[in-house]
This record gives sequence, C-alpha cells and structure tokens, in this order.
Amino acid sequence: MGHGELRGVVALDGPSGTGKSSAARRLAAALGARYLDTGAMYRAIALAVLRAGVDPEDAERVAEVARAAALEQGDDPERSTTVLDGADVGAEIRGPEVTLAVSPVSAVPQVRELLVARQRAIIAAALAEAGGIVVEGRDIGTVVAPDAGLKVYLTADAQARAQRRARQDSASGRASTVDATLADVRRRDAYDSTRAVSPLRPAADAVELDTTSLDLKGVLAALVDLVERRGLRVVAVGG
Ligand SMILES: Nc1ncnc2c1ncn2[C@@H]1O[C@H](COP(=O)(O)OP(=O)(O)O)[C@@H](O)[C@H]1O
Ligand SMILES: Nc1ccn([C@@H]2O[C@H](COP(=O)(O)OP(=O)(O)O)[C@@H](O)[C@H]2O)c(=O)n1
Repeated sequence: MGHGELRGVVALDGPSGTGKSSAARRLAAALGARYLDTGAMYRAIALAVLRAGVDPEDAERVAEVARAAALEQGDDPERSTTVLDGADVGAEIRGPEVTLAVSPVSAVPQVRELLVARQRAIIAAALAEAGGIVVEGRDIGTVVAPDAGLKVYLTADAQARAQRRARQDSASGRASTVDATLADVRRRDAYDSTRAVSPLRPAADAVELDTTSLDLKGVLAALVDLVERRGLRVVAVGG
C-alpha cells in the first residue's frame, strides 16, 4: 500500500469539455493518487485505425487494428503518457482527424471489451500500489468501475464547453473557431449518447456537478469535498 490520501476509485464521467481531464488530474495530484485518462486510450486506437488506412466505420477491421495495436497508457497525474507502437502520441491524438474518428471507433463492441479489460487491470494495479485512482471517461461509473467509492457526472452548457475547447485548441497551436468546435461537441455528444454499447449517461448513483459557472479551482474544491464526505480521504500516518 502506498502513501496517497485517496482510498479507492473516483469515477469522473461526462461529455467533452466539462473539465474531466483537468479536474481528474488535479484531484489525483492533490491526493497522491494515480490518474487514468480512458479517452486517450480510445483516441490512440482511433489514431492506429487512421494510420492503417482503415475506415473508422468498418467495425470488423477496426477491431483487428485494435487487437494488433501496442498501447501503453500511463497513470501518473503529473505526466500522463500515451504510447502507441513504441512512440508517444500524446499530442497527435488531440488533433482534429482523431477527434472526428474516435466516436465511431469507440462504438465498436470489441474495442470497448479490449480497452475496458486493460482499464480494469490498470485500476487494480494502481489500487495495490498507490491505494487510490481517479478515472475519467464516459462509462467509468456505469461499466468500468461500477463499485467506485465516488462517481461524479460533470456537465456544462454546450456553449461553455465549446468555448473552453476552442481556447485550448488555439493554445496548442490548432486553428479552431467556437462555432466549429460547438458543432463537433454536439456531434460527439449525440454519437456517444446514442450508441448501443455503453452509451454516455450518468450512473444511477452518480453525483451531478454542473461546471458551467465554476472555475477549475471551484471544481477541484467541490470534488475534494465529495471525497471527504464519502470518507475516502485518509491522512497518512507515519511511513
Ligand atoms: N471549470 C472550468 N472553467 C474554465 N475552463 C475550464 C474548466 N474546466 C476545464 N476548463 C478548460 O477547458 C478545456 C477542456 O477541459 P478538459 O479538462 O480537457 O475537459 P474534458 O476532459 O471534459 O474534455 C481545458 O483547456 C481546460 O483548462
Ligand atoms: N470511457 C470512454 C472515454 C472516451 N470515449 C470515447 O472517446 C472520445 C474521446 O474522449 P476524450 O475524453 O478524450 O474526449 P474529450 O472529452 O477530451 O473531448 C469520446 O468522444 C468517446 O467517443 C468512450 O467511448 N469511453
């Protein structure tokens, strides 16, 4: 057992731009826990599909690419790495081509089966080594970690989410407008919420947190409060 202050799993789900990655990373760092970005794993498989020249809508071939891909997702909140076939793809998986391809790729049942199994293995190892992990995605509370000690479903107005994402894209040197980003956010919301397997939806026992008018500090404070009220925060005694 490690010395982190978080005990167990915190599941953060919700649509794009609600602040899952930022909040999950900060929460994990604050509590000495591990951090798992499951969206990065789906994005890496989508990148592998594009590199193979496979149509993201061709479920059978997408499943083959997923099985053949060598994917390593790190769980350090200070440095979350995604390595595909030996090379770091952290920047490339945020590009517009991958963003366009990721929803159909992640709707393929065999892709989900494969990645959910990997995610559960990463979570088990993190619990054994560090005691706690914050996991973010679309189906963490419903499918990946249904026994999580705390499940939070983040929401925010689509307009606010598009503004955040567009600002983030231009800060990373990617051209984007709020209108185009809003269209993308709406398209992915619709695709992710209506797919047959593990659609995006809050778990029955999730706490909903609307981040529209909160800054990142406010979101972190709300999450730390929820963790404490669940009794999931322990203050390490001695070594
Ligand atoms: N509450 C917030 N207020 C202002 N900006 C935010 C907030 N939450 C996230 N952001 C910014 O919005 C962008 C998208 O956030 P991110 O955490 O990647 O969202 P998600 O993982 O849900 O898609 C980032 O640039 C982040 O800094
Ligand atoms: N647990 C997850 C995480 C992501 N995904 C898919 O992966 C895509 C990218 O996830 P992400 O979290 O990186 O996306 P953003 O919210 O950061 O834009 C989502 O639009 C979903 O299609 C999923 O199906 N299940």
